[in-house]
Amino acid sequence: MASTSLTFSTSLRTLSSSIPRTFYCGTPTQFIGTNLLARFGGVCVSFKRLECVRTKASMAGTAADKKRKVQVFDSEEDLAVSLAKYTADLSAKLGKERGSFTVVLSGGSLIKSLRKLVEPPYIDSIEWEKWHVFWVDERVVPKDHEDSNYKLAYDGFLSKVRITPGNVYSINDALSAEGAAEDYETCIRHLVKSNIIDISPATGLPKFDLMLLGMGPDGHVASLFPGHPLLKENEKWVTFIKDSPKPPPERITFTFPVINSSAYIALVVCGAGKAGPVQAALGNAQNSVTLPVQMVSAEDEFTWFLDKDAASKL
Ligand SMILES: O=C(O)[C@H](O)[C@@H](O)[C@H](O)[C@H](O)COP(=O)(O)O
Repeated sequence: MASTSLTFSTSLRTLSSSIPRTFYCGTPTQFIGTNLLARFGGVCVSFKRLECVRTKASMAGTAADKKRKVQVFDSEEDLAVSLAKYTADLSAKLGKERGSFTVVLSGGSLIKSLRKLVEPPYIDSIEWEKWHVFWVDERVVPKDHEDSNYKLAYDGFLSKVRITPGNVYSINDALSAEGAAEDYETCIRHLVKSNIIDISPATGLPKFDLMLLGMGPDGHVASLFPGHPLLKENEKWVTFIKDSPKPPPERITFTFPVINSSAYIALVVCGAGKAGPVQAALGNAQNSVTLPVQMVSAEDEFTWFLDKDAASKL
C-alpha cells in the first residue's frame, strides 16, 4: 500500500507542467497511451493528455464514484484560474438551459479562490444578471461583522460584479439561529415554487446548479462537523448549530440531503493541513469514522479542486 502511494507522490513531484491532472476516481480504470500511470487503492490516476477507458470492473463502481473527478494543481493560483473557467462554463450552460444560475457559496478561503471571476474575461462575459447567490452555511452574526460569510463574499466577490442585489440571499441577521434557519428554508421553498431554484426529480429537494464548497482540516463541510448529530438530519433543508467547534459557535447550515441534491459541486481544498481528510476521502487509508466530506455527492458532477499540498498524501 505504502509503495503504491509513494509511486503516486513521486510521479506528482517529478511531473513537468502539464496540469491540471484529472483523476478518474473510485474505480479501477485502464489508461491507453499513457506514459505515466499510478494506481492505488482502486483509484487510478492519470497524468498528461491521456485517453481513459473504463474497464468492466469500473462499471461496478457506485454511481457517486462515476460522477466524481479530482483535479490537482501545482499552485492555488492555477487552481483559481481553472475554478473561474469551470464556474463561467457552467454559468453559460445552465443559464441558457434554465434562464437562471443558482450558486451556493461557503465561507473561508473559497472566496479568495474565486478572485479570477472578477477579472477579464469573466467579469464581462458572465451573465451576472442570471445569478442567484446563496450560502451553504452562515455564521449567526450581523452582516457587517468580521465573521459574517456574507461580508466575506460581498467584500471579496459580490461587490465587484453586476449581480442583482435582490438575487443575493443572505440570512436574516436579526433572528436567532433557529429563526434564521427556518427563515432561510422558507426563502428557498419560495424560490423552488417560483422555479428560480430547480428541483431534483430524484429527491424532490432543491437542486442548486453549482455549490462551491470548502473543507476544514477536520474534514467538515458547510457547518456539518465530524461526529455531530446534524450529519444525520434528513428532514430539514436548513438547520442550525449552536455548538460549532469552529468559531463562532452559532451557525445555520444546509443539510446533507440538500447539498447532495446539487447538480454540480466544486470542492476547493488547499494546503498540507488538509491532506489527511483528502487522503481519507480519496486515498486508500481506512478511517474508522466517516468524515463529513466523505458524505458529499452531487447529482451530475462532483469535482475536487486540490492544490498539490492538499493532494500530498495521495
Ligand atoms: O463558514 C464556514 O466556516 C465555512 O463555510 C466552512 O465550511 C469552510 O468552508 C471550511 O471551514 C473551510 O474553510 P477554510 O477554507 O478557510 O479552511
